[in-house]
Amino acid sequence: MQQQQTFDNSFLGRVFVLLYGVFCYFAFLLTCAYAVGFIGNIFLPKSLDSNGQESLVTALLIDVGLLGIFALQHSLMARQQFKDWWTQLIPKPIERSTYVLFSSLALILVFWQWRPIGITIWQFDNLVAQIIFYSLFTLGWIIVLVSTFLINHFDLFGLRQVYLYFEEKEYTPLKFETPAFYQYVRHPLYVGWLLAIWMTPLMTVAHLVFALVTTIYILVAIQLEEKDLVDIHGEKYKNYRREVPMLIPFIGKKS
Ligand SMILES: C[S@@+](CC[C@H](N)C(=O)[O-])C[C@H]1O[C@@H](n2cnc3c(N)ncnc32)[C@H](O)[C@@H]1O
Repeated sequence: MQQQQTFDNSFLGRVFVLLYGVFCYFAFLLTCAYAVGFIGNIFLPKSLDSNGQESLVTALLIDVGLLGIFALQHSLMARQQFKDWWTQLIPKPIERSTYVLFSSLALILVFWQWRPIGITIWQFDNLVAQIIFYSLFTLGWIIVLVSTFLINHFDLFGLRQVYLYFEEKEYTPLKFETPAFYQYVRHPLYVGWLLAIWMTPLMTVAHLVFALVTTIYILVAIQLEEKDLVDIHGEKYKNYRREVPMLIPFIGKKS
């Protein structure tokens, strides 16, 4: 029989849980803000398209390894079997916040240890092209942010879970909903990510590696996520999958 970890549910215990959740949330927000600068080559001394210092092979191995660590952490910790095991060790109300915290740590490791390579694949210096690329890059991040609110921003980042625990209320899982963007594609948040990583006026080898590995990761993550969504929502999700394209509105592949 599974033993779920319970917390000290005194007022102080609940305050601690709430503060932990808020800390994890803000750590993730800061990491995301850094990601915008890192991917878009804005403000930061080292970003995806900086010049390389290392040999090409060493840099490629390190960069792919770092992305592998992130992919492993992000997918493994999201699996139900992992959560069932994990919540025997940590209390359930902080499971999502801890996932968010570990995701931030994995991303920080990527930013910290990333080896830029240089070597330009494409570069657009004229103003119109730059405006187009940066507008699509910005649009991508806006789509990511708005999509989190369309699902439930506070549940996605663990704040709802810790708040309900603080209030001594039972957690209720989110309903399956398809508002706004979700009427046109099943994975708008990932569409936003794809725009943010590919829409760059300067594409170097390291950026290309980042974009390719992330794209492959997103395509694999979609399969895992949809399997879970079918398990949870059954026919409702299967019908949705038949009617709404995965990533490209109107013309994209339905399932
Ligand atoms: C990072 S979000 C990405 C959501 C979606 N794949 C996208 O790209 O917009 C992952 C979480 O969203 C949930 N989710 C995905 N589609 C959903 C929907 N239509 N309604 C409610 N939750 C959804 C999944 O169960 C998962 O916990």
